[in-house]
Amino acid sequence: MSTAPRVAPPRVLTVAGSDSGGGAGIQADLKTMLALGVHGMSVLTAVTAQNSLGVQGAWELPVEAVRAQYRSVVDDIGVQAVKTGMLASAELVEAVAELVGGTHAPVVVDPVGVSKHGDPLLASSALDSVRTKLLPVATVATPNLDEVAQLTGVRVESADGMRRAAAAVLSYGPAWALIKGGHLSGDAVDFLTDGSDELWLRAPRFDNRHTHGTGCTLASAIASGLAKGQTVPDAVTAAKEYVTGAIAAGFALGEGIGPVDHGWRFRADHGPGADDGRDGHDADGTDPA
Ligand SMILES: Nc1ncnc2c1ncn2[C@@H]1O[C@H](COP(=O)(O)OP(=O)(O)O)[C@@H](O)[C@H]1O
Ligand SMILES: Cc1ncc(COP(=O)(O)OP(=O)(O)O)c(N)n1
Repeated sequence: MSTAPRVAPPRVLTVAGSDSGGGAGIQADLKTMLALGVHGMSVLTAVTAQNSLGVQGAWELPVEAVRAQYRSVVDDIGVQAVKTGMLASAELVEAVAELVGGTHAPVVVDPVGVSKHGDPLLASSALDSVRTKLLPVATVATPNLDEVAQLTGVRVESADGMRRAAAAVLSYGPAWALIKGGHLSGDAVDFLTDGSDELWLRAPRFDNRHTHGTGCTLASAIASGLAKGQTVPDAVTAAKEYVTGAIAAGFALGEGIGPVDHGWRFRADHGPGADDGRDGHDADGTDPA
């Protein structure tokens, strides 16, 4: 039986580091893209030896290897959206900023600074390059509150400060800033603005310690929505819903912080708070340990 070739799904490229434990970085990005129905592609910037306990080692790739991967993918296959994550050094930040700045596709910049365990994923000497080279070419920048403080000096202790944080991030030139309130207490509240339109995104906070990879997952989900032609507010709204479900279904792995569940929508009984019957995960998202 002959079948006509399928029309290719939208293509999304992640430029990020590898997490050997599979919860964050390139691995989280590609899983998110699969779950959201786009074709995921990757440009590796660094390799980390990483697990549920932290980052045991990190090695950058040479700039020429990053450039070559990028050109291979973009020049032949093409991209409808790009997401950047761990970029490690000033040299890599500047090379990636130049590459994505010359590509006709929306760019989601997750300015990854430090892992959940406190391990540095970006040299402090690279902060200025993030501010002056990478943020100006971003369609959406998605800093968490630690990254906001590192990049802008603005410290946010409650949702009230998020508007001020967004203004400080926007001053470096991204079209939109999404300030993530995952590190606050209470509801998980994020704030999106382009300086005139504003959107508050609110979800219940799950009392689940297995949240490794939340930021990578959210940024990749936004890029996936943009590649499908959604507006920034629609893509961010859909991405927030996806990451919320993934956090609710996060599961224990290893001795430390387990990953969010990128495949939660594939489970028979999915949804925030649903009990899919796996060991080690309660219906209310609490850690039984
Ligand atoms: N425990 C939680 N329950 C629900 N949502 C959360 C929780 N922790 C983080 N989030 C959400 O996950 C997304 C990523 O945020 P955050 O964890 O702050 O990013 P990062 O991984 O970059 O530190 C945001 O939408 C945030 O509100
Ligand atoms: C290789 C790599 N890239 C990025 C991160 C940070 O990911 P994030 O989604 O912010 O998740 P946490 O580290 O906060 O759990 C990473 N750890 N490794």
